[in-house]
Amino acid sequence: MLEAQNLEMKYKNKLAVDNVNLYIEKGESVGLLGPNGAGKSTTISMISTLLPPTKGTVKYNGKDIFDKPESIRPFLGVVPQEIALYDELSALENLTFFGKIHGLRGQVLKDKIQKVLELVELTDRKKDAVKNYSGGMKRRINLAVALLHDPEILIMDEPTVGIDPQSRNYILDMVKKLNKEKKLTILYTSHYMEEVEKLCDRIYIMDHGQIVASGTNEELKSILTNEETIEVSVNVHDDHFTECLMNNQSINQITKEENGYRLIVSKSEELLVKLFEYAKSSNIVITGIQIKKPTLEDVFLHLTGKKLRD
Ligand SMILES: Nc1ncnc2c1ncn2[C@@H]1O[C@H](COP(=O)(O)OP(=O)(O)OP(=O)(O)O)[C@@H](O)[C@H]1O
Repeated sequence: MLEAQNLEMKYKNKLAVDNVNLYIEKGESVGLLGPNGAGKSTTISMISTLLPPTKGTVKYNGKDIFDKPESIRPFLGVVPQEIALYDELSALENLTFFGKIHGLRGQVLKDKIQKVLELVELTDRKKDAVKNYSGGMKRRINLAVALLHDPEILIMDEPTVGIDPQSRNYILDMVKKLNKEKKLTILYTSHYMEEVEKLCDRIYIMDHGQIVASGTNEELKSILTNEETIEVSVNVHDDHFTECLMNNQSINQITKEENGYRLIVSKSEELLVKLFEYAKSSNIVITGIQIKKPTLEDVFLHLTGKKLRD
């Protein structure tokens, strides 16, 4: 349905997007995951026809989207990262305004507005000025605007940034429902691992402008099949203990946590014994050890050497 090939965006000397290849099939829910500055928004802007790439192509159903962008836009529903609403106007007035931009008029426009307001469950607040809405409600209207013209694909740029967990779950559930029940194709951008894990059939992991891995949740985790995560709690952080960890060949990643260390290790029978030996020689006490299955966060750490929220 949508395919980006060798996509590149260069701002002066900064390569914000570097040879990105991705595709989205009809009905799929695809996640684009990466830390701040990874190049997600820039990629989304190119895919949404808003920013011509410095290299590469984006095709929608086989057609280059930059040949006639205006003929592609009706199929795309774009939810920008910044809330794009008129604060002084009501939800109804905002939706009427944006509906007209899409060429909707009269009863058709009224029906569509009613439909999207019901979908985001804000019908009873439709006459209130947007400035009186909570952050979560504004995000829901932002989403309603993108759905007004019945797009084939919904492209969302971090739609849950800055809202409370309850509103966040509400939006996630709504997007999941749109995908599963209404078969709407989704491209969802986030730096929250849990969101893409919950929502997406397939995930692209992006860092420094490049796609560093892609696949289903399970496929990505299988990158770490020979590894496991060990969380070691200690009574106190200690330089000698850290040094011992760093010198152990079976330990591939070390992250200092509040109460200890999170280790990604090659599976090894002897390692646990070693950890207690290191603690003894460092005069510290291991207060807890937990061995965990790898998470998507661990995959990211493994691939990029840093935590997703850094
Ligand atoms: N208009 C611009 N001019 C110059 N550099 C830019 C511009 N827009 C983005 N960048 C840079 O390109 C890189 C990628 O930015 P982008 O906004 O696409 O990342 P992102 O993954 O969406 O991050 P965020 O979640 O913070 O928006 C960053 O280093 C950013 O500073």
